[in-house]
Amino acid sequence: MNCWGVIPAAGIGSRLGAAVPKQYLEIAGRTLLEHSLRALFADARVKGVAVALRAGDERAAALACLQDPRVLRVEGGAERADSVAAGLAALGERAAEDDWVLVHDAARPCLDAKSLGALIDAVAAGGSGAILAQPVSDTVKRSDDGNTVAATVDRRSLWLAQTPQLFRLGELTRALAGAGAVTDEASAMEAAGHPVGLVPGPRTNFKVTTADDLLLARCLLAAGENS
Ligand SMILES: Nc1ccn([C@@H]2O[C@H](COP(=O)(O)OP(=O)(O)OP(=O)(O)O)[C@@H](O)[C@H]2O)c(=O)n1
Ligand SMILES: C[C@](O)(CO)[C@H](O)COP(=O)(O)O
Repeated sequence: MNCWGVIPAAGIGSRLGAAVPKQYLEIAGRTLLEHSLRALFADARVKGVAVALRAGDERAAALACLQDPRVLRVEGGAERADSVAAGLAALGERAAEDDWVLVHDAARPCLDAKSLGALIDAVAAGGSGAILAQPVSDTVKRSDDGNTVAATVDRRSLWLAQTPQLFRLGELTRALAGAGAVTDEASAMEAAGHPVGLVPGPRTNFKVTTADDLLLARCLLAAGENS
């Protein structure tokens, strides 16, 4: 099963607050963006990746990894979903409507080949789209005021969505077009009535959102633990 990829990399990393957008922060000699791109290409079934970048982003021009002929650079949008939609549109020039597309955050640099392979294998076997997700293992509390516990939530049915999220190009394009504001591709596919499979992803496939996450990513990537 051949796959394509879309990497939304047009954010500004405001919650991390670094001097540059977080996808350009370097760990072990590579940017987070390059780590995420290499993670997708680690599976030979990934034939090409569209990377959505901020308009006028001059940092990207300096990245050798984006010169790879398998990489398409496209202008991202105001929201993550807009950037994903732009990446899907760019892939339309190379990919067929029924081809499979992995959408993977540039901010998830620790994706390991085993987890990516498990996701692709599961979709190849099952025929419907799926996402990597982490089953919740901590006790979950709900708070209505941000200071006190309002309730304890039954965690047995809760999963933390990760990326990659793997869906057919045409179906995902149409689902996103009709979805409004969504924070992940699966939400759009669910709203469009498509089944979304869950493939367990490791805690190490976390998103680098805050400074704490960056510290953890440095520990993992510097130690070469994400292969
Ligand atoms: N308009 C946007 C916003 C986000 N992203 C990308 O979507 C991924 C996940 O989003 P997030 O972690 O929220 O990144 P930022 O939006 O950069 O972070 P923040 O919300 O803290 O500003 C990141 O790789 C980010 O670059 C994007 O391509 N286009
Ligand atoms: C797509 C995602 O990484 C799945 O958990 C998450 O929804 C991205 O959220 P963000 O606020 O755009 O980082």
